Amino acid sequence: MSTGRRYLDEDDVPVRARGGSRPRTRKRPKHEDAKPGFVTAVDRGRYTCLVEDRTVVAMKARELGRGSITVGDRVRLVGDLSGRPDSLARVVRVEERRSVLRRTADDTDPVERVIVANADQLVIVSSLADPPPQPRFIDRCLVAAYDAGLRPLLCLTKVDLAAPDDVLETYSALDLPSVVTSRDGDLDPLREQLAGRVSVLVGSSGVGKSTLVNLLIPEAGRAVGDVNPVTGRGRHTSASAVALTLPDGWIIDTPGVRSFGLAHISPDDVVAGFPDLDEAVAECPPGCAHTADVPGCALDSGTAAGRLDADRVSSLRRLLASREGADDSRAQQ
Ligand SMILES: Nc1nc2c(ncn2[C@@H]2O[C@H](COP(=O)(O)OP(=O)(O)OP(=O)(O)O)[C@@H](O)[C@H]2O)c(=O)[nH]1
Ligand SMILES: [Zn+2]
Repeated sequence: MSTGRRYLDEDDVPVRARGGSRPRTRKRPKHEDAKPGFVTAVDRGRYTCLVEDRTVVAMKARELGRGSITVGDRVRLVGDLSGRPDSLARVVRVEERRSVLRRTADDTDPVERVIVANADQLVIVSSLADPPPQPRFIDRCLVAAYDAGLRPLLCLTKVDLAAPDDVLETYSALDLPSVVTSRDGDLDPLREQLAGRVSVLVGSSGVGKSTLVNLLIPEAGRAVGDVNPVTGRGRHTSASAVALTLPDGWIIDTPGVRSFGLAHISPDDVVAGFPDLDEAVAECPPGCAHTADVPGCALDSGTAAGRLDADRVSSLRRLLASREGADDSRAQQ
């Protein structure tokens, strides 16, 4: 994705001097007074930003062009920064992003969407029961996390309903940080993992993500169950991400994001999301696609020799196959 436009500063745009007989270009005065802000929500061209301790709504300065501004962006703002109702500030600059979490709508859709900027961590929320654990969903999220350079954290919920041992065993070779939670249990281990980080939460429906967010940030009032009693609307009417402040750090909830299409991720980077298999494929014939029908693929010999976990190999192969459009598994498994 081209990033050139994103960092365009309003100040960089030459304008014609008014009046005088010889029009020439000059630079506008620098927005030296532009204040730093953090984008917490985006809704139809309006950017909600935290500026100092005020919530300020802003529009994008026209000179920024079509470059995107997304939740998690660090920006500079000018104009009315009072945060009063109906006031509107202007975003005049978007700072360079430390990380970009993207997705494609499904595995064969090449259109990328940036979901969140500047996140440090992807919290993969999966329940131990009701609904049962979804290793394929977890694997898919791991690929997205490694690709975006985010630290993955596996958060296994509803431990009151089932033990985590099997799921943890599956990932034991990965050095994957994990926490186990229940709505009535101690959330301090999770809080410790969130401290000082910008964490994106992702999970499929019903795993207890909203319940967690509400326990961590009671003021957030994320809807649990079918219909929000305040608005009367169903859940997930908004697909956009929103940043919620922790005592030390941020949680970015992504209600509309059920999973990640991987069309923008190369097969090699998909394999890199499986660190326990990554080494084995070095033995593959050149250009190996690592799918089940490729003769000589080291995933087969490794599995046969008992060096590789057959479930992990089949999970990787399903992801690779779905990228090719070879089966109908979609982003939302
Ligand atoms: N037994 C048990 N049930 C839980 C726990 N956490 C959440 N639940 C229940 O699981 C259901 C789904 O919880 P939500 O928090 O709405 O799940 P969600 O992941 O936000 O789901 P969506 O709203 O569809 O995104 C609700 O009925 C919760 O009461 C838990 O730790 N233990
Ligand atoms: Zn191979």
